[in-house]
Amino acid sequence: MEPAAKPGMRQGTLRFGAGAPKANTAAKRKATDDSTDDRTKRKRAMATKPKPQRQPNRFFKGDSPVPGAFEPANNDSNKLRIEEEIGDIFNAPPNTLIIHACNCEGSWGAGIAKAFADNYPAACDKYADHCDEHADNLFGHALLIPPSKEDDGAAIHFVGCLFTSRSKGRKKDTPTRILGATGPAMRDLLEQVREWNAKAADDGEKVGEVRMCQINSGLFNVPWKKTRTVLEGIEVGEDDDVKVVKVVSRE
Ligand SMILES: Nc1ncnc2c1ncn2[C@@H]1O[C@H](COP(=O)(O)OP(=O)(O)OC[C@H]2O[C@H](OP(=O)(O)O)[C@H](O)[C@@H]2O)[C@@H](O)[C@H]1O
Repeated sequence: MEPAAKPGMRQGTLRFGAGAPKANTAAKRKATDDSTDDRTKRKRAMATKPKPQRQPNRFFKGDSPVPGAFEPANNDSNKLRIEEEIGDIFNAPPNTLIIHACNCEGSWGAGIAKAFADNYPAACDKYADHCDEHADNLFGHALLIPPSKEDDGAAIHFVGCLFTSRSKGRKKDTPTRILGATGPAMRDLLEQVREWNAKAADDGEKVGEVRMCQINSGLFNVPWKKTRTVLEGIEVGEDDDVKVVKVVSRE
């Protein structure tokens, strides 16, 4: 008599392994077998086909993944392009615009903001004064701070402040609100760059290269990928001087 089926096993299910009947493979093999001639022809064709070139791995630098390398490049020419690289964001040519995310309270007290305060003390004062004056109207806006003679000891750099959160620390805005403010703030900064460059007496006074850290991704606690997606959605037109932003991260 057939043993009772185990729970979960359907009646009549064939079990493979010990005791299971063997499939008639000889018949199958005969049906699918190629002639020796066909196999030889195929082998010859494969041997003459050029092998694809091995591409260098753009996802890793040494043992570390390159930030953002897994995301597809933004090839839409009407949108802002983000290029990621590793290095020292402050070691930049004269007239580089260096952008970071700020609170609206006038404090550059921690994270990369602290490094901005150390490198560009005059810019830090301008940012704090601007916050004092316009505190309630900064969220989702930006401030372009031109190079200052007092900061020239460091380098002739513009500083771009994106007001992506009203407050900081535990009172910082939610990631959704921060992301919501990031697009308009960046758009506002691009506008300010355009106006500045239009008024500049000569090319030596214009904004040159544009750099940014992985804004919002540290103390503001927003995953970089989400901010990058917002930035890559920003439309840029003929009038815009800035079409590419280099995002520079530390090793
Ligand atoms: N020295 C350095 N060199 C290069 N890259 C550095 C660096 N230090 C950190 N980074 C990276 O720079 C990215 C942004 O990370 P952050 O935490 O700085 O900024 P966030 O945009 O999330 O938040 C803004 C609020 O943080 C501040 O501090 P306070 O609120 O003022 O106290 C502000 O004022 C705002 O309020 C992350 O990829 C960090 O790895």
